[in-house]
Amino acid sequence: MASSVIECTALTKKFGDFTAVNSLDLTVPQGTVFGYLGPNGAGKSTTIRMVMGVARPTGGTVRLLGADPAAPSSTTTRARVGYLPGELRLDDRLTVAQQLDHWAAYRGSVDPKHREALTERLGLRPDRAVRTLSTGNRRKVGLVGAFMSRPELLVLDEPTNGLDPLVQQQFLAMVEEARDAGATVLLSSHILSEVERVAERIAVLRGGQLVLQGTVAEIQAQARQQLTATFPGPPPVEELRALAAAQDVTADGTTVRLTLSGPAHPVLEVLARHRAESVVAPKREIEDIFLTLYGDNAGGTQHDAQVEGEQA
Ligand SMILES: Nc1ncnc2c1ncn2[C@@H]1O[C@H](COP(=O)(O)OP(=O)(O)OP(=O)(O)O)[C@@H](O)[C@H]1O
Repeated sequence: MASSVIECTALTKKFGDFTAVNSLDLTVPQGTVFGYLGPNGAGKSTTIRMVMGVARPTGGTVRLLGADPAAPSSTTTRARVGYLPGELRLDDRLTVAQQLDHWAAYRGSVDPKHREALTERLGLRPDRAVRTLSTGNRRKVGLVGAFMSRPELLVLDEPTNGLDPLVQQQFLAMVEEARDAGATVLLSSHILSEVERVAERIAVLRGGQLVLQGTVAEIQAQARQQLTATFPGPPPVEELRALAAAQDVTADGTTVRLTLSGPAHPVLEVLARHRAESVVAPKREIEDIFLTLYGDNAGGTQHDAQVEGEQA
């Protein structure tokens, strides 16, 4: 079994009476892209801050690369972990290149060619003053900073916040390349579609507690897929109803609708035999599962909801 790179056991963070993270058990296996999802205010950033040793748990334990992230000796992990905080602090007196130099000195080994390639790829000008950068460009500086040392672990808190769709695609490609090179990636987001393409495992946090955890394939298998087919004549309704894989079969004229449950081939065989003229099966929406899980007031505060509204 692959060893775990991040291991949280009964991890808890209270702010006064308020429990932001509630007895969290979370394991990020080596070499995985792990999507950490949840609505605004669910406790994702608080978890990540504890994982990185910048916030102290009030209960439970966290191990990062086998060590206590808050222990002084763990400074050696700096070189091994690329971290993009949710609230990135840049030094407004510096240029982009100087900011990256500063982080490189702190982190230790950095591959200058890789850093240059990343800067160019994300369309960042190294000579630009940090203080003149837009929110999205500031985020890009943080991304170059996290990736530039080719770390074995990337911890990225809402990395795509404020990035335009093209840059988001670049970012996802960067994650895929890091994964292909053997890195482990923890990626937080409140939007499933951002992480679905790259994440192999997903955990969903709500109100400080995990409500779902598994591989994307496992979660997709829980999602029910709709299928609509049209035929040259009356649809084979009874034949489809007899199949365990076809549920909720309804017909309207020459069109039949059903919900697929399990493997598609028995259903497709019937459709083909009856010479279906068209078959439409929209992408299996794991988003639906998420929206149900997020639900109303799913752990977000009113303040959080407003902030999200402003960003949208
Ligand atoms: N220092 C703090 N003092 C008091 N409450 C806090 C503090 N930090 C976080 N919280 C609260 O803990 C909860 C979880 O916050 P956190 O930032 O971890 O959520 P999140 O899932 O990362 O959300 P977002 O996507 O909005 O960043 C929120 O209700 C937040 O207001």
